[in-house]
Amino acid sequence: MKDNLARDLLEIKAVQINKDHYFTWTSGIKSPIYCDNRLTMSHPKVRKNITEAFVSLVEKMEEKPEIIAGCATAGIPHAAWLADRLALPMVYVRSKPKGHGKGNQVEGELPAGKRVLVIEDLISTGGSSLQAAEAVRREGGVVTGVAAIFTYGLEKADTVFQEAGINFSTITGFDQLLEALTDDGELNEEDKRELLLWRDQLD
Ligand SMILES: O=P(O)(O)OC[C@H]1O[C@H](OP(=O)(O)OP(=O)(O)O)[C@H](O)[C@@H]1O
Ligand SMILES: O=C(O)c1cc(=O)[nH]c(=O)[nH]1
Repeated sequence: MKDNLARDLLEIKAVQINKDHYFTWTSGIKSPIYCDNRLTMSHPKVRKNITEAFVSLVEKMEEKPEIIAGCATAGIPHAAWLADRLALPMVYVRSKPKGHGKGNQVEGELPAGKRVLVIEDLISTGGSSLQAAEAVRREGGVVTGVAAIFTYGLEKADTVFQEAGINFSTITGFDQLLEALTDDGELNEEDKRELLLWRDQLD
């Protein structure tokens, strides 16, 4: 499943590598790689594979969610498809409280004490999904976990979730992507080693 999804991301050209012009991530990290999971919205078969992979993750979870929460913005559509597939209620979580109207950070109904699974598209440092999980907790929700399509596998992310007492699970990630690219001859062993070293020095 992990390898298949990495291949799906490559097929829809969600992944760009540019060693000459680095991308800036939301955390400020400069990166030679960018994975645009937003493109999955435009590919019904791929987004269905993602929904089914999330369903498999949920099936393995001891604590079953009662509400699915999408992280704004890229997590929202996947949360909606998963909530629909599981016939569960859904909310979404803004990156910060709305500056007008009701001033909500969490939109939708979130009764206190309900078990909530937070859905994110991608985890780099884990900062965005942790913020969303904390907002859910402030509203009285019980966060049963964070699940994402893709992780860069940074130790930093493991640490922040561990410290917050949150389980996180992912469908695919950087290692699977590099394997697929090497198998396809798009990267040679030296490029792969360089990218792994680059990732590892981020921690
Ligand atoms: O683990 P982190 O270091 O927080 O990085 C991952 C976050 O960055 C991206 O969002 P972005 O801020 O680009 O916003 P978007 O979802 O609205 O596109 C991505 O969709 C995650 O939410
Ligand atoms: O960390 C990020 O901001 C980030 C990295 C990435 O590869 N893709 C993305 O959408 N965001």
